[in-house]
Amino acid sequence: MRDPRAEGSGAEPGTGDQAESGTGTGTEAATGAEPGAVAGRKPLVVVMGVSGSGKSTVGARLAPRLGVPFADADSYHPRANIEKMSAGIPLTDEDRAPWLASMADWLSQHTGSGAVLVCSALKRRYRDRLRQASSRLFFLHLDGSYELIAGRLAGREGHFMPAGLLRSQFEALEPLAADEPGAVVPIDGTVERTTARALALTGTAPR
Ligand SMILES: Nc1ncnc2c1ncn2[C@@H]1O[C@H](COP(=O)(O)OP(=O)(O)OP(=O)(O)O)[C@@H](O)[C@H]1O
Ligand SMILES: O=C(O)[C@H](O)[C@@H](O)[C@H](O)[C@H](O)CO
Repeated sequence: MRDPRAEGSGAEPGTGDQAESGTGTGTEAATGAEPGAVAGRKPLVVVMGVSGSGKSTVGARLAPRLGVPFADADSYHPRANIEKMSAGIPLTDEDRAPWLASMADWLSQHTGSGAVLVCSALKRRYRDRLRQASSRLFFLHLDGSYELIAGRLAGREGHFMPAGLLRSQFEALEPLAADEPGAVVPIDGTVERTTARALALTGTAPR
């Protein structure tokens, strides 16, 4: 997990996002020129999914390839949230609300530069909250089976999130709906394969 506060973007808050309109591309759908698109602008991406789906691993590789700032929402959780998860207790909507507000703030400060944010964003209403920062937000859902991810978590060390919370993560997960701009990225391959898939799908993101 990297420190998002060290990513060093010089982007100004809220730059150039007011003229944008919704895109509604749906998963796996390619977008052409969007209304309000700005030539040469970089994508504003949220890498979402359950714990252990590879968000931090893939997001940290995707951001430099896109040439945009990177943040990991894990680093923004209030201490109480970290303590709760560490104790094996799933977060509630109330626990996540201030954290999502912080992440929406971070996104709104990076609408000009584009960015990659790693954030579980498990429920539709959480993504709606993040979309308040920018209508051009594009979600990449790292998608894999419970068995695959549980196996990877069993091999992960030094992380506060207990593997025992994985079931609750899947229970909370609401996949992208057809009207949510984004794409589903299968995670059954290597890290490099997943990153390449994510990069290719980002090519369909609104600008
Ligand atoms: N495509 C992949 N192939 C093989 N292993 C992977 C892949 N992606 C991630 N991993 C491994 O799976 C584990 C979980 O990945 P990672 O920590 O990036 O997930 P995460 O979604 O950020 O989890 P959390 O939300 O709990 O922080 C790590 O040990 C990572 O090295
Ligand atoms: O919404 C949530 O329940 C949390 O964001 C979790 O997903 C964790 O932060 C993350 O997965 C831990 O590693």
